[in-house]
Amino acid sequence: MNQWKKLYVVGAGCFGKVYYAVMIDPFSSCADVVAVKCADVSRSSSLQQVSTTLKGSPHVVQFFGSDNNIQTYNLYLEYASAGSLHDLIVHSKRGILSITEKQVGYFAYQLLKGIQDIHNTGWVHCDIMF
Ligand SMILES: Nc1ncnc2c1ncn2[C@@H]1O[C@H](COP(=O)(O)OP(=O)(O)OP(=O)(O)O)[C@@H](O)[C@H]1O
Repeated sequence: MNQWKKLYVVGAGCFGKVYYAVMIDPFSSCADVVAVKCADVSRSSSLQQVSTTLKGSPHVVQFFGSDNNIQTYNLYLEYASAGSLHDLIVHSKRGILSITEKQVGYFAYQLLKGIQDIHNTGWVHCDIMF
């Protein structure tokens, strides 16, 4: 996994920064793209466990693997190029793209299925408050 090159930060969450990264392959004209979620190793145990548990869920971004050095745990994920559902709605309101109410409903349903897949593994998503 160490042939991936982090190019720029796409966001940050409670574990740390998320980078847009490409694999530099001199024998290919295509560039593979991933999101690399980086966490401090000392705070990454839950991230390490949940990422492997969710591998293969069709409703959660795909998990390609991980590596770490002494300080940083790197999680390699499918890059969601269109952003979040919130981004799509904001862009639609500003006329940058067009998204219908039916499409919003479809994406919201997929999100709920993803949360259900997480909960079926025995984990609760930390953004959900009771
Ligand atoms: N797979 C991805 N593809 C594209 N952008 C992503 C991806 N994962 C995260 N991001 C971007 O990085 C930001 C931070 O993501 P991150 O998962 O670290 O935080 P979070 O969603 O608040 O979750 P956490 O609860 O782990 O902090 C997101 O809001 C999004 O903009």
